[in-house]
Amino acid sequence: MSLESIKYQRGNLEILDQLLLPLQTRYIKVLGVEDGWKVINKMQVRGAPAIAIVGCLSLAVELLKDDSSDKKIMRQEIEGKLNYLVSARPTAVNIKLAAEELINLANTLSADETVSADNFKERFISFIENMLVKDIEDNKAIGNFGCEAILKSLEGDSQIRVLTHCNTGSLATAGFGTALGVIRSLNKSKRLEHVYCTETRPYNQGARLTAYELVHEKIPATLIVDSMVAALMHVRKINAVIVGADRVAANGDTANKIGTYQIAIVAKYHNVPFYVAAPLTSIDMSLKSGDRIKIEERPDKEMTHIGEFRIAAPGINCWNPSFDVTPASLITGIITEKGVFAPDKLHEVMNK
Ligand SMILES: CSC[C@H]1O[C@H](OP(=O)(O)O)[C@H](O)[C@@H]1O
Repeated sequence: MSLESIKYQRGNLEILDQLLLPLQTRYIKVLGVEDGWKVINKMQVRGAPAIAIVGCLSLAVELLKDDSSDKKIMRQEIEGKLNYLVSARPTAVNIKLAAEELINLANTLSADETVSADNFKERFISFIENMLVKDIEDNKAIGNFGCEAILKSLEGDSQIRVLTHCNTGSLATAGFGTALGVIRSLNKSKRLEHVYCTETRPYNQGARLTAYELVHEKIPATLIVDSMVAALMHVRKINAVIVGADRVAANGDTANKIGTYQIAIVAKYHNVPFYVAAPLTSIDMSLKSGDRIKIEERPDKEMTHIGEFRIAAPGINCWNPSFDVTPASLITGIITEKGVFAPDKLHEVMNK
């Protein structure tokens, strides 16, 4: 069982093919940005932070092989390749923000006459490599802040039960995870009684990936079908819902895996606190609210088939949005690496 979604040494990038999990563990070589675009678009690697990291590392691998000595040409090519990578999946903002940062860096290095072409490549590639390290550090901080906030909101030292949706763990990031990172931290605090994870139709990230991570780490967990959330909250005391995010708008509205919105509505009805766990790289302050977030629609086959096995009647129409938007009014707190914030206080964390 491998939980390492990304294997990288300078010049060599491999990703764990998550479409084959949990039954097969197979790594795929990524030789450049075309491979990077394909593995992201096919969801062989997925998860907002992992998409950004793999996309940028695929550029780093390609740039290392580029023996161009003209910085201006390198800068131009970098901008085109980053815009191409951003087009692989439109909803998660992390890769868009990373691309903007890298294009600014390329502009600065290109304009600085004291920087040679080799130095340009070295500094650019090192900047991308640091994304791997920083993502894991951020996730551990998210885990600690989230664990602290959830335990503080409970009386006494009772054990707690949480629910999560989709996959937000080591398989969606460079490691440790966001919402699943909070769950890992709660487990380490010895206060976690049980995790309920939804299967997360249509691509079953919960049943295939989150269940895989929880079983691997012997965290007590139960898999439920997406349509069981209301019934579960009716018969079991759930102390908190913790989900990830693909794009958080400036007002705290959050785009996340399809099904998140209805879980938030059910949680509100049952007075269950609803937390979004996300690094600052998932927050898009350029969007005033969630209704401006572009929602990716994916192929019908992801709904009509499981693998190659057809489960839906031939000829039926399908609607397959990969995400939905949960309004800030349904969100108790947004857990970031800088602390936990009410949705309407995000401007405070972005200026921290
Ligand atoms: C840690 S972000 C994970 C985020 O990404 C997932 O979407 P997908 O599997 O389509 O990449 C889902 O929305 C998760 O919350």
